[in-house]
Amino acid sequence: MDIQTQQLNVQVAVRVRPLSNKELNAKDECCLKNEETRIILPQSGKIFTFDHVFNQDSNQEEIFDSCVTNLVQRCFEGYNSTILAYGQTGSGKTFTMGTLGLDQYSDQNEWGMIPRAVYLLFDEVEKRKQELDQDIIITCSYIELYNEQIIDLLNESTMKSNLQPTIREEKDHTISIQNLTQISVMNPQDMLQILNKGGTHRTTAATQMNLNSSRSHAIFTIYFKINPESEEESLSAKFHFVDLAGSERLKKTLAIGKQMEEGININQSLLVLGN
Ligand SMILES: Nc1ncnc2c1ncn2[C@@H]1O[C@H](COP(=O)(O)OP(=O)(O)OP(=O)(O)O)[C@@H](O)[C@H]1O
Repeated sequence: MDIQTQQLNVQVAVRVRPLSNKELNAKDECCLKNEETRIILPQSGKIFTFDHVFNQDSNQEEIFDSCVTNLVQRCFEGYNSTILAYGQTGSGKTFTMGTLGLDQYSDQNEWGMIPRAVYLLFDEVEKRKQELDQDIIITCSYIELYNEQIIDLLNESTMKSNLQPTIREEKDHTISIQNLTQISVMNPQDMLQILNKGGTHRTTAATQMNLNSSRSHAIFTIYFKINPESEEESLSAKFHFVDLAGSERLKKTLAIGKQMEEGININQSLLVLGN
């Protein structure tokens, strides 16, 4: 069943990535089986059920079609959406989300959820402009949360200073980020260039578990404003794509010094999110 038909607020999809070359060379084997929406751990006999389970052979398009397409459509109806990629370091969160943009991938089949969502949403914008004469404004922002600090990945002048955006709770209890760069975008190519550029500023490092490990949580947000000038027909929505840093066992990543401090902050913030 897909997300729209179930109408549930939270859906959980699990993706099992293929074994890496390092794992294949070490003769590692996949330690779980999957059947439709269930993950089975043969050694312990434990079974877990999710809304979607994608095995090693799944591709980006399949995941996008099952989990993201409907959410993009719903933003045009004024619903906010968030996709969180959560998992152990090296499990494929950044790959699945496409947070690094397109520069990393020559093969279009490897495009992650963000580039696919961006193309779909601009197709819909064009359709609505022509067929419904709607006035639609699309903007985006890109931040990372690194060692408990927000860094605006779209503002090079503040990136290395202490003038970073701050989180504020408003009187109506909504949360806002002050001094955040929000760029107005007219087409998918420009938005993906912004994603590429922001992705290059993201903090990454090589660890024993992942040669290009994200050391921060990254949030790419697309803001929709439909007919902003109209009192009756105006709608707004946000789509957050959150690529969380991977949970890590310091014993396995062999992190020391700065990387150990990052690992502790990553694990602590994931624990708070889980709670
Ligand atoms: N489904 C997949 N198919 C092919 N390669 C994949 C897949 N998932 C991940 N990879 C590859 O595995 C490696 C690790 O993936 P990725 O960097 O996305 O992990 P991560 O979960 O974001 O890790 P971290 O939390 O350390 O940042 C990358 O080289 C990526 O290209």
